[in-house]
Amino acid sequence: VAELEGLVEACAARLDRALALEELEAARVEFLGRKGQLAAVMSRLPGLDPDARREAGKAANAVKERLTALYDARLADLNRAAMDVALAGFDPTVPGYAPAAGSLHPVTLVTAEICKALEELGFSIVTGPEIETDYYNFEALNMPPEHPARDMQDTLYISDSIVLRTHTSPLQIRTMLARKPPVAVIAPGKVYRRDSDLTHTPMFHQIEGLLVDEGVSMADLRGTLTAFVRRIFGPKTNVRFRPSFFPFTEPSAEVDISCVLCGGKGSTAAGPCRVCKGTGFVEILGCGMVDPNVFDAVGYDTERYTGFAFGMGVERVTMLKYGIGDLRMFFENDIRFLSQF
Ligand SMILES: CNC(=O)COc1cccc(Nc2cc(Cl)ccn2)c1
Repeated sequence: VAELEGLVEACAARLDRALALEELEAARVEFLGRKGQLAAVMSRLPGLDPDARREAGKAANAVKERLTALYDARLADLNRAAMDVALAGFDPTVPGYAPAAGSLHPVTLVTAEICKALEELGFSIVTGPEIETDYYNFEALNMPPEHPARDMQDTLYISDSIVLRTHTSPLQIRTMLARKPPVAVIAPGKVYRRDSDLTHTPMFHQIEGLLVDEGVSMADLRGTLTAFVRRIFGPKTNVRFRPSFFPFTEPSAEVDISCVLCGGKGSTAAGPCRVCKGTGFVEILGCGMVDPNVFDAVGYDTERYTGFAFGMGVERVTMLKYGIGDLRMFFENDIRFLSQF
């Protein structure tokens, strides 16, 4: 029993000298390990007479608890000391690092903004295939087989009768074939042209709108598009309708808005406005009253229903809205460009 008490003294002294976790672990093994000093004393118990063995056993267990308690306390001290060192330079009031947030592509943002504005005007979104038959892409849109708009210079043909859609109008045809009037839909999506230069890319985005009902007039077209353009470019935007032509609408018009850069003056301090080339207006979309031939193609009664339709290029609207000078920036994935939106 005296030997056991001596262990407690020796172990306590050894633990106090242990300044690092490794030293502490060595002390634990030395005293409490399987081959440690306490185990050595306990291994001599069987050689004692029963009374002595019982007393020594009780003392040994008490010493084991004592040594373990001393070890646990020392371990807690060393861990706390380590934590104090770690926290010494830590200031919890310093603001954390904001995780790098991504950003949506400007074309995605403007598509969503245009769709939201038109949904608020009563239109709903339709989607469909990007690879189309020439029937849906041309014929049903009043462009019969020999029509110049079909030729190879502008269209990417997959086969004689399969094309990459050159606009999203085919979606409007498909919708009219699937629904009875009234129809009020918008068709956003990628379109493809066999064209590639500084101001044209083979793939770009368009959004088209279509309204078909009884008694739809050109006044409805003007009112709807004026309201739409002012939601995108601001309430003070001047809107101008100019006569134009599309095979699928009659009459047709193009809509100009007062120039986003010079506000319509046509010039800036630096001279003639480079955006509107001094005209004070920029073209934003094309539109018109749906040609009856198109309604014939989808089986709508042209005596009962009239409608208007419109279409715009999303990259063009985006470049005007954000003052982007080069179409190619949309496709270069330069993070310095993209992270501004
Ligand atoms: C970029 N797009 C433009 O400059 C002009 O787009 C336009 C103009 C006028 C009409 C349409 N779409 C259309 C669709 C059907 Cl189903 C019937 C008649 N028209 C698209």
